[in-house]
Amino acid sequence: MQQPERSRYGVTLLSYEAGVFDLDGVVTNTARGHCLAWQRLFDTYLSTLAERDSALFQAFDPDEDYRRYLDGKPRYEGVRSFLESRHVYLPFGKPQDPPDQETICGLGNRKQRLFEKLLAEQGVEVFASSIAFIESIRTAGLKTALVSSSKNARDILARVEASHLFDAVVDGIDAERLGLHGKPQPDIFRHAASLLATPPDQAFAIEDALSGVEAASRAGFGLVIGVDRAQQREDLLAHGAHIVIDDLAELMPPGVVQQDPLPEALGSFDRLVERLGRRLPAIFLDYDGTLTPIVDRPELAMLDAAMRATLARLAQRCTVAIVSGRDRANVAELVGIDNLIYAGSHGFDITGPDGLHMQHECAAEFLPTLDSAENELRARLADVPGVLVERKRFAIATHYRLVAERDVDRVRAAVASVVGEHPQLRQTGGKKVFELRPQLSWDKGKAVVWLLEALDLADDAVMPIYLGDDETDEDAFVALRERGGLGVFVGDASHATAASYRLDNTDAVRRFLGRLAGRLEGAS
Ligand SMILES: O=P(O)(O)OC[C@H]1O[C@H](O[C@H]2O[C@H](CO)[C@@H](O)[C@H](O)[C@H]2O)[C@H](O)[C@@H](O)[C@@H]1O
Repeated sequence: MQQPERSRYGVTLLSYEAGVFDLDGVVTNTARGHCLAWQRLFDTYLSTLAERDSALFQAFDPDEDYRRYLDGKPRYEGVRSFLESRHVYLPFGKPQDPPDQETICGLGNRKQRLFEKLLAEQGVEVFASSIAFIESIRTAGLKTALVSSSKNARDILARVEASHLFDAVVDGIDAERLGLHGKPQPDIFRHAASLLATPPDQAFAIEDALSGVEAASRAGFGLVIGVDRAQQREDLLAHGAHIVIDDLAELMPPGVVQQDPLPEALGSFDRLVERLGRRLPAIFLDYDGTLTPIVDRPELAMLDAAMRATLARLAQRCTVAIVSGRDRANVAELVGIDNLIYAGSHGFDITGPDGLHMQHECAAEFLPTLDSAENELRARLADVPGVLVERKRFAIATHYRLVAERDVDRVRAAVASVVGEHPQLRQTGGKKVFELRPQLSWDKGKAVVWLLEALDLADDAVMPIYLGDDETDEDAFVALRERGGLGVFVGDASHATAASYRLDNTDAVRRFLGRLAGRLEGAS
């Protein structure tokens, strides 16, 4: 299968197999009508409530309230999430509830009436640039699907005579029938990809809603393009968009598009906290390059006192785990805080408070192979000045940071030859390092997911956040993205990454963790 070509800064659209499009706000300008209908509904309802309870009336905000609580979400879910933001809790009721019933469904049905009235009065406007773009990628041979939380989607497509532009449609009616969760859950995007017989990572998605880019990102789409119709560029990026455009005309003719820089996590701290909401964070931290600057030799990477104090402070309020490529005992000693979780050898070896202990069930079988590979490497590299062979329990790092440029190929060749002779091992990369690890489907991402489940943190009350700087941390970013967690890349993120935010360096990491600790202290 052809892999979408991702150059360092650009992505070639036509190398994807398919494009999946949201309707309201992407293909048609109906988001405005939805917003107006919600505004009419809630202003009337909230003023009735204010009168009834002799409370202050606070009008519906068509910008903030719409984009945060309603845009892209299924009808009843939107009612629930907006009312909850105003501390109004209504019974769900039944979808058949009449529009004057004071239930979630009743209010949702009232909004539908208002929306239909607006459609009848104002008609539906299409974005001509979107239609032109969809036509052009279909001509180029890509498959297309439409996804929408709206139960009006098929009707609207028919009204604007655009049904023929899509090989598949998944709308709010399908979602209800098939029991698919609404955005920001990934279900309807995954279903659309399966109807197109295309793996999500071979497709791009185009969405204008925060819940929508998050859903596409969690579904694992190869490229998520946010359309900024509401001045929310940073928010779209933070919710999982790789690229943000103002209009699909910018994609014409379909070719290479530039990736946006990730939002900086300290600068976007308030937004990030808003996304956290009432959830408790669970913090996962890589060591080298994240908690300590990269230095010439592994043994010189010492944690400074300020970072140690920040970690200890944070660990008083939430789960903190160090997930490192280093040997577990070594990284635990370097960090030196008792009540943390330590995952070493890229997650093969884990310990933590209250007797938490896990060694990958098959890892021990690889010890003789690792011993033999280590001996081989040491023998072959004995005469290469500057090379360092670092043995961890379940991995071997061959460092070439101090090796002269002219000798690096010798190191590369020696590692390649040793891994060739030990097919039970696989080679991974990193910062000036070649690593050999057991040939098992296990990595930092799987270790983090294992930890979330083992610690009973795999639920909606917890938001996992992973900070890392290197190739092996991408596995964790991907795993968390699929679970609605957050990845924060440390360093210069000018390459494709599954993280949603970035921090410049370890100093910024310390300040970020400190602010998080401060917020949790304030919340208690
Ligand atoms: O997952 P991590 O905690 O980031 O560990 C990844 C590797 O980090 C170490 O090597 C890196 O940091 C060294 C010290 O700054 C640097 O000299 C080296 O070039 C980097 O690759 C560690 O020594 C390895 O075992 C880890 O796998």
